[in-house]
Amino acid sequence: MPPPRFGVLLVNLGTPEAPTAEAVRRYLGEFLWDKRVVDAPRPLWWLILHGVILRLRPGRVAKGYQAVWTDEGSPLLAIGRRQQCALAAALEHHYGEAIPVELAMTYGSPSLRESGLRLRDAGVERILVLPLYPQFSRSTTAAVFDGLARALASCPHLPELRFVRDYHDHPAYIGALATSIRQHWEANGGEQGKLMLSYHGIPKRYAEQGDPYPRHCETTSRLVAETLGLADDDWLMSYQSRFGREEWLKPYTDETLKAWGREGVEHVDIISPAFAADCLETLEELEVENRDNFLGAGGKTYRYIPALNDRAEHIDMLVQLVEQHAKGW
Ligand SMILES: C=CC1=C(C)c2cc3[nH]c(cc4nc(cc5[nH]c(cc1n2)c(C)c5CCC(=O)O)C(CCC(=O)O)=C4C)c(C)c3C=C
Ligand SMILES: [Fe+2]
Ligand SMILES: [Fe+2]
Repeated sequence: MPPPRFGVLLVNLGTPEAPTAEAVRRYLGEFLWDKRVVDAPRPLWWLILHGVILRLRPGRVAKGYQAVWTDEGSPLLAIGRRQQCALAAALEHHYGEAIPVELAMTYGSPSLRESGLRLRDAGVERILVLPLYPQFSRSTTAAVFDGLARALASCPHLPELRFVRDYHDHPAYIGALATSIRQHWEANGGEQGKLMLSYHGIPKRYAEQGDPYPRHCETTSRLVAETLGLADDDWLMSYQSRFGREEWLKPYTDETLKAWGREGVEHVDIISPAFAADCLETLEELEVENRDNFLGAGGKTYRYIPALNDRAEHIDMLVQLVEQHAKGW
């Protein structure tokens, strides 16, 4: 058998192994210690992380995970596995030969090292690394790059590597988002009220230091709105999932929804384009918490539009990305 011409490493953030305080503590301990995520001076951050955050947060966050946990485990991992299988099947169809696809998590399991070794064992010598983050951020995409370098640090030889930095304006990504929104409208009684595009936030300081994330989010939003033919007043982009005390990118999703409820906005459809897969931040924070924020402030209907997950248009977009970045292999 000739070796595969290349392999694909899909990467997402990572998730706890169980919806328990102990597993969440292990997960947050690894994730929040990464300098790409929190850049506070190490000795001070160690004291805050271990002295306060990892004592108080895991119990509360574990309850959120319990509410969204599935028979197949954490949604982020379960959906990631479906994306992996669907992409492998679509690539085999596209290339007429098997292209190995592995899924890795920057934090926790399956690790970058473990999944990288699986590709090596399948005979792969060229790897296309595809972080499932449409918009670049140092806190996510660059963290994959660093994690990969660490995972390969002790290898005597390296595979040939290519790295997808972002796909925030890829026509197939924009098209997949627009199709998903249109189908949601068709299935739920049509377009009503406002469309909110809510992105995971980052500290404002990171953007001031050069992180292009907000620019990427703005471009994605504008292209989706143009594709759908929305007027300026029909939609808004905002940022969710704040962590810590410093200022994050604005406008904040929760505050905006409360203000809209008070100001008489009746209907909101909400989508989170930065998440390639539904996870705690969408299924709990958007589906539950922010629904309460809007309806509690006077809003009437609030509809969450799922992430692209393993929708056919999403898998087709990933095939196009792979095809484009693996040219010549
Ligand atoms: C400083 C802290 C954080 C930054 C910066 C950050 C950026 C960021 N995160 C995602 C995607 C995900 N984040 C998820 C959970 C999550 N994020 C943070 C903190 C920061 N994120 C925390 C502490 C948590 C865990 C939950 C909690 O304690 O509140 C997840 C979900 C994981 C899951 O298991 O479901 C994802 C996905 C992006 C895209 C991003 C910047 C662009
Ligand atoms: Fe996050
Ligand atoms: Fe959250």
